Amino acid sequence: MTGTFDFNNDSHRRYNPLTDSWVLVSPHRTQRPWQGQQEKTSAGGLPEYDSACYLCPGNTRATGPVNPKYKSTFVFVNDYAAVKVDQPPYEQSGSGDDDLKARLLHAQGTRGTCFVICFSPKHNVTLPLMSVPEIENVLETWTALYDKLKTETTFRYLQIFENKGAVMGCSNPHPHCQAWCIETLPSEPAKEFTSLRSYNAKHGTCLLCDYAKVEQQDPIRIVVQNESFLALVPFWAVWPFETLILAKSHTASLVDFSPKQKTDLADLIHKLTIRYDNLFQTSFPYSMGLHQAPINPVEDETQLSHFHMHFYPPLLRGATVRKFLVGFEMLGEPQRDLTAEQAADRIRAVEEVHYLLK
Ligand SMILES: O=C1CCN([C@@H]2O[C@H](COP(=O)(O)O)[C@@H](O)[C@H]2O)C(=O)N1
Ligand SMILES: [Zn+2]
Repeated sequence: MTGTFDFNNDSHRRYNPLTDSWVLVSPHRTQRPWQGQQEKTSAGGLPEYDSACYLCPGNTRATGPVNPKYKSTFVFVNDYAAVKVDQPPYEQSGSGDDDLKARLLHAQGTRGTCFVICFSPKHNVTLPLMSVPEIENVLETWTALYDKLKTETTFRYLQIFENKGAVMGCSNPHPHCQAWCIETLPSEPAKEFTSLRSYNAKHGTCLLCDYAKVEQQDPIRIVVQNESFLALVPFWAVWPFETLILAKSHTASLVDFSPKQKTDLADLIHKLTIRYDNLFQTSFPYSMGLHQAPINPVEDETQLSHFHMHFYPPLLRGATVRKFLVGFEMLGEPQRDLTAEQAADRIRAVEEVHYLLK
């Protein structure tokens, strides 16, 4: 076969150096027909207060506690936490000793605390429909929780994440996120630290600092940026419209941000989520999360940490067609049709004013 390889037409794989994994890219098949599942779009028209909502101010939650009549953000310990704060310790060595059971069946007890963080007393807003100062207030709440846990607990890691939209399993439309504080380092951050550490050992620099430089040299995947942060579709993105918010400077965690960086992060989250909603004129579902220094870091983890946020949105072609990571993607490796560059073009092309506020 002659001719030159075409990233927009020839099948290829892309390597994710953060997680040491590959994604298969099939740009030639973006026009294939879809007769599969259609997602229901969010009906919209929610009330500003819902007397049946477990998260609304003044309401009684499922297990009895009564929410205060909060006026801004509200943090409470999850009534159905995924980890227990107090239980007997358990560590079964996964060592290679000659006991096959010990070698192969490795488990460890893990304790922790889960928090729910309401972004606003209003039941019917989302981050793109809040103001930048209100989002800054959410960042302040995240920072205060991180700082409090850093000083008060010996637990290792705090994972702040938001599941937005029913299609992401979000159990309640009231604007909120979760924060799980656990005594072990979860697999995803652990994978990233392994990659950050080996890259730093090999090159003497930070992988994410270098990646931010590469993307700024040829901004075909950057969707929006400001003085302190970049929002881009990573070269190795898996989800169709997956994005990464990356600090332009090597900053380890929320508590290390200057006031300017905090304002800029709120600004960029606002700009990115407005564009997301404008993409298909719907409240754009996603799971997003912060990756930053552990609250109780060991060894070189603080120096290796470079604050970033991952947005994993499921929608593929419009408000009702989602991508499924199934089949070859479970047994082989993730696969995408739309390239990262085409997705970035689409996100850049939408208006910056939210479609509901025009
Ligand atoms: O009364 C309640 C309802 C929901 N929750 C908690 O709120 C969380 C809602 O988060 P998700 O929408 O991401 O599922 C969920 O983890 C659920 O356990 C309470 O803690 N108390
Ligand atoms: Zn509510």
